[in-house]
Amino acid sequence: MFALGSLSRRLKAEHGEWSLIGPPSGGDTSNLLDQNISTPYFIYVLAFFSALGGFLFGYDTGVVSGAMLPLKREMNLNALWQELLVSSTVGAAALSALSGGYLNGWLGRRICILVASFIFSVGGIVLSLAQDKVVLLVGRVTVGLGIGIASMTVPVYIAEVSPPHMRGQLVTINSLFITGGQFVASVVDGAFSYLSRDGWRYMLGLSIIPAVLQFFGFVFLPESPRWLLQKGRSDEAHRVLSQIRGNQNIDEEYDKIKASIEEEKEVGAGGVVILRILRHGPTRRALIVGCCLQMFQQLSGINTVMYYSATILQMGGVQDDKQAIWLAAATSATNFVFTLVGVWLVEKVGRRKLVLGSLLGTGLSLTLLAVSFLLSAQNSPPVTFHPYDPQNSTCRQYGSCELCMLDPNCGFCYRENGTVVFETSCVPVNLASTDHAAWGRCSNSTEGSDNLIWAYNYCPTSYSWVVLMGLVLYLASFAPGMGPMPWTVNSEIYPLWARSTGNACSAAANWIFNVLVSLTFLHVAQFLTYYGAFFMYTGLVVLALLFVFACLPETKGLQLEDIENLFTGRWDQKHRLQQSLSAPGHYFSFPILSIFQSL
Ligand SMILES: O[C@H]1[C@H](O)[C@@H](O)[C@H](O)[C@@H](O)[C@H]1O
Repeated sequence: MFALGSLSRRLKAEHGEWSLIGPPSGGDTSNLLDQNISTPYFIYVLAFFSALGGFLFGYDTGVVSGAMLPLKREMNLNALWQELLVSSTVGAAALSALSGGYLNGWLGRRICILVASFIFSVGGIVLSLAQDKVVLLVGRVTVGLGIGIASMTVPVYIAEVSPPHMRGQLVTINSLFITGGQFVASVVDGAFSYLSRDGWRYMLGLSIIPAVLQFFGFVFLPESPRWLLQKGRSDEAHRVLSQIRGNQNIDEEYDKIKASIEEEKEVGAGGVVILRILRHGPTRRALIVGCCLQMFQQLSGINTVMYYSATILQMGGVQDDKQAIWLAAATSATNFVFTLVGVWLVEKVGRRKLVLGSLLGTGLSLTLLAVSFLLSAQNSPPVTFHPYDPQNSTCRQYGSCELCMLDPNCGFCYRENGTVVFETSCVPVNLASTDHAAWGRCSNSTEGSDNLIWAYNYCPTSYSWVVLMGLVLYLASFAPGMGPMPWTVNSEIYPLWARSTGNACSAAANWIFNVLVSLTFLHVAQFLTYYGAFFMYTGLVVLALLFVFACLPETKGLQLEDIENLFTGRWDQKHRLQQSLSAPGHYFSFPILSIFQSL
């Protein structure tokens, strides 16, 4: 308490208050948004320690792909165990995000963040000390439980402590920490991949450091004043609000929160919260918007790009394992850098335009990826060499690399001279390790010897640069908008009584679709081919675009207590005018909304 309290006091004494340059455009014009609003540094301290939860979310989901390479070798993991170690975390996150809603309302945001960082630390210790795969699985499920709680609590906490004019930016910083965590994880993976033994212990265990840091930080940080007020702890709420707003007058903000809690008691009291949300029109519509945004975020294919970037790049012609790890690091660096653009833009252009622009770019770059895969498929090298197949496998029947590569039991074995591919065959993969063929010349060759190459899950192609360009464009479009905005918008659109449950449901939707998309990607690719899969994602992005265009209101600059009104029909002329001026294309202007409003 003393350490952070005195830190914030010292910062204030040394630097005075931090002033925004100019007023935020549009939105509520109450005093809360007046020009020259000053922001005490303490809010940054709060945002930083909270967003460590986002960092851990990103680190623990990102680190596993690189850790899997040494783990596979040292623990002799078959495909099922690899799959289990990757998806158990995401599955556990879905479950704990759901239960996190109840914990959030009952114990408060602060205690939930403390619980999450404690769980992260325990998970990190278990993983770094694991002696067998079952313990590894326990560790992965443990960190998943932490991720789920953190993913739904942190944005809510940041939104509730932030002043309205910079709430979007501060919540988006949490998403920046997610992609930052993924980037750091990929660099750590790259660095420790050179160790001949136990590299994975460092990769998986290093998350203990931010987890412990967050835990001790939150021992000293305050609870959300909105949650305190809801629990009737008014004095404490008043004290915390004035502490986090520095020397500003908080009376208006405090009274508004209090009044809205009183008002909410009518709709928000009694019975199971999710049923009350569903029965009450405005919260039901907010929940639909929140869950669909999270669903569409995952259906845009971000995690196929993140998890399979190495494979996608291999398809684009990159063959070396280490090179693939570092290129995957470059992918997550791109995701991180472009999330920064989102942090910068969110309070300038608002959430709605950012999401629409992002979806447009994402759709175009997915089309580019699909077309480059289509071109690679059409120019796929034919099979020219047919060795005797002792297993009489299905691989014999394929006439081109494309068809051979799409069968998970087969791989493409060939010689290369410069850009010329020759003596090509399609042979069964070694079931114990996909790095080799089951028999024949590609079964024991070291990579590249005799110009002999074993391509599993990809084909040699001369369209690598188009694939690479598609990938970079995809991330540059996705990362500023569709990456962070679903988290940001969800932290804002529910009234206090529905906030924990609303965020729990939408975060769970995110995790469930995350598992679904990443587990099905290879099967979808097998069924529809790679270009088919990317055309399918393009179609889903078009649906997302229509949905967002019709249903997502602009929340920029409004106080949390005012946002529920965006989902009711009760919106007086003045606010309507302000909204349509500040956010042309606001959903009230569209006829399609009348359908949505009757939902
Ligand atoms: O917002 C995040 C971010 O975009 C990550 O890169 C992605 O892996 C997550 O699934 C998503 O929720």
